Amino acid sequence: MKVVFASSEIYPFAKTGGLADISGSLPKEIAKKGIKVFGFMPLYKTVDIEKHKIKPINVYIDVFLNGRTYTFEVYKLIDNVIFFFLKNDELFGRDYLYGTPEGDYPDNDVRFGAFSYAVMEFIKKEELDPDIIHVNDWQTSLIPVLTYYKYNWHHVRTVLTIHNLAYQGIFDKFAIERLNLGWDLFHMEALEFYDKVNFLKGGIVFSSAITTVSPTYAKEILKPEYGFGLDGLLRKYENKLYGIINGIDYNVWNPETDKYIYENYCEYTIEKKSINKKLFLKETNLEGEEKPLFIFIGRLAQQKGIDLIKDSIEELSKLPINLAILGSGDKEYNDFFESIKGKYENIFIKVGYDEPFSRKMYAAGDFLLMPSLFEPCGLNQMIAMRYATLVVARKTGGLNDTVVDISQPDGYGILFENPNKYEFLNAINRAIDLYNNKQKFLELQKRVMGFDFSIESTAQKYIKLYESLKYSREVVL
Ligand SMILES: Nc1ncnc2c1ncn2[C@@H]1O[C@H](COP(=O)(O)OP(=O)(O)O[C@H]2O[C@H](CO)[C@@H](O)[C@H](O)[C@H]2O)[C@@H](O)[C@H]1O
Repeated sequence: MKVVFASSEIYPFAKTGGLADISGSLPKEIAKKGIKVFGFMPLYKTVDIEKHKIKPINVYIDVFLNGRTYTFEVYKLIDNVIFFFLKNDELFGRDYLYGTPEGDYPDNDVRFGAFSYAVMEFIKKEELDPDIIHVNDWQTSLIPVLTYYKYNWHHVRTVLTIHNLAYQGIFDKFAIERLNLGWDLFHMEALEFYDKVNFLKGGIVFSSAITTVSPTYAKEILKPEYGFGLDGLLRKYENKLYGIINGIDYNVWNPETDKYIYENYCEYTIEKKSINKKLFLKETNLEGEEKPLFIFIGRLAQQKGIDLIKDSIEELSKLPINLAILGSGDKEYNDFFESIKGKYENIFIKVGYDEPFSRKMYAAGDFLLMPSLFEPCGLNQMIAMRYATLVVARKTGGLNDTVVDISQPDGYGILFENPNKYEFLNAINRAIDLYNNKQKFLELQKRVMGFDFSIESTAQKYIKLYESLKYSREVVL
């Protein structure tokens, strides 16, 4: 079987969030099972081609759209997956992937539309002849539309994975003309969305199967509260929608070998985790090793429940805890956290994106906070548990599928139901109580470290899905 896997970000080449992690680990894991996988990504200016040994292969792809020609130069990296990077500096030679902190690049439709066409043209030119084309989120959602409607490759099955329904790629209706799509696609059953063009909607309609990244989120997005205007459409296509939980790469996230943390440890040397805490507190000028250390790592976006943290900051500053926050994102939140930096003795804040530092936090923390309003899957909680950091999270999406509250038999985390300040602070107080029960806390730390949230079982499920689609069998996951 041959699979083309297209994504706008793939770890370690380019990353703004969890999409990159999965796009890095899933194709590799699928390839390990003997499937030929070709990965595709735009070659951004920020990709370090020297470091990753990405080389040009002297192949050029011309794409005609927006009234002109865009030429992509193809670069390649051979791993167990063959990665192709498509380079067009006018479109992708910019400082950011999707936009500046002030907002999205206005020509994102042309950027990712041209990339999608370039992937199709390359597949054709090089006769890759895939059985499956697997795309991710709105940026590559035009590919199933092109596969079915423009290129008429009806023998090729397409899979769209929705990592986050909040981002849909919505543009003015003349994107239809800019992208040579044809006005016959501009209707309610195809790309039209309130008189605009919606890329993700195109992917949902035209793909052979849709997956989202946890079973709970697959159910939630059928409801208006979580559907971002697409719940009706998703209900229509419910029979091709599957929830497959993400996993993490246990080689990338491993406290035993992680070279960025202060001191390596494993289940049997868990006491060394406290060295990480001690040195982290020292580095961040936080005091009180005996107090539980809560960490938050993530994009500063409404989705992540940042308002709960923001609105509770005074209360948090008075609790017998330390709190470390690392994140960057929407300007409003960046500005807020910058403005309170150093204001509270027990709260450390770093606004920015810093993977090595995030690793130190996972290793040092006692509890990870994830008060998300919605969470398609969430990787942080899996990483945290791998580093023996217990999770305090809102009961939603993938958090509901990976964390069991301590009030349940065999529970190992803390969940709260409603996203309000009262329930959030109550959850933190329950965590403090748990922390003070030293024996139970240690027992749970050891337990969560041993869990298997690896990408391997995720890959097995995707392979089953690919096979069912290829042989047009009923999908049983
Ligand atoms: N400032 C910072 N510095 C360093 N590292 C940072 C960071 N901010 C975030 N990260 C890292 O980025 C990743 C975040 O992954 P998530 O899956 O939790 O979130 P995201 O919302 O981006 O992904 C979306 O896609 C994924 C993948 O499907 C879903 O799990 C998720 O629910 C969905 O919202 C983690 O590896 C985290 O450590």
